[in-house]
Amino acid sequence: MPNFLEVNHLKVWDKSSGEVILHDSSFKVNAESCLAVVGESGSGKSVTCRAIMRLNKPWVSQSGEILLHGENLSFLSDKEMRQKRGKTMYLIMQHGMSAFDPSTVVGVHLYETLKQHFGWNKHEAAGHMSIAMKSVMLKEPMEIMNKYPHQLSGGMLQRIMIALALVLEPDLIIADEPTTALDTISQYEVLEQFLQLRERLGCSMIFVSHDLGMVRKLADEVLVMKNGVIVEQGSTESIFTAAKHEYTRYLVSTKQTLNDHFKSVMGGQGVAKR
Ligand SMILES: Nc1ncnc2c1ncn2[C@@H]1O[C@H](COP(=O)(O)OP(=O)(O)OP(=O)(O)O)[C@@H](O)[C@H]1O
Repeated sequence: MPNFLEVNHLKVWDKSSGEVILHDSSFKVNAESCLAVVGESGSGKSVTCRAIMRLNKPWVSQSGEILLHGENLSFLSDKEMRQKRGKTMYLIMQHGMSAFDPSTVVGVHLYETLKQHFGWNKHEAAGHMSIAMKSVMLKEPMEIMNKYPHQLSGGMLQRIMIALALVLEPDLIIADEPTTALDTISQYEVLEQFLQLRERLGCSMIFVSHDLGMVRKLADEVLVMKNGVIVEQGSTESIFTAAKHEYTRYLVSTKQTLNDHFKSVMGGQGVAKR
């Protein structure tokens, strides 16, 4: 399958302190495939996601090539990048709350986004959103769209983001720990929605997660990061069964130990594997 996204020699640094955050990252995401990014806190997973979207803070600089469908995003103006975000590249963050303006009801954000990308009026946007929201098990969509973000749970906000993705049909979805802030039941439900999202849109995906059980279920390939450096990339199967790097083996064995412990506590019921 052709490469859909190609990142070459991505370097990211803090201009004010001179600290290098990502040293020299190169990786690829195939068309219609999901790349999971794993690694300990502070290893640079979020900065990588934001660099692709060009959403890092103004004092953070980046160099290198980011090719999407062969188009080098580094050459695009800020205005052109804004047009790419949402419809072509779609970011789902850890806290659903951060995607929405706290001072308006969530419908306003949804209508504005859909107006920007499709030119739809409020009525058209509400119609499309209602169908998508029902499909991700959000009942009473019109009622939900009239609520402020703080009146909705984290799981509901993430599902609204997934529903919006279903309407926008982006080519690339970047999900940065989309389930970390949720309780266990909601994590499972949102993961199910991600699986369906992939199936329905056939899009490419970058999925950042601490949860290796989820990664194993969702991803085709896994990229392992440590201290701003990619230490290993391979198929999900090879990472879990035949990791080359010591750090990857450490991550996988820690997960196995936790799973075994969980199994004993739950009386034999471990975390489901693919
Ligand atoms: N806006 C910023 N300005 C300067 N440095 C930053 C900025 N954002 C992140 N960093 C630094 O970059 C490094 C990587 O951070 P990043 O948030 O990408 O890690 P992460 O792997 O996503 O961690 P976590 O799993 O905890 O979210 C950290 O040392 C962090 O302090």
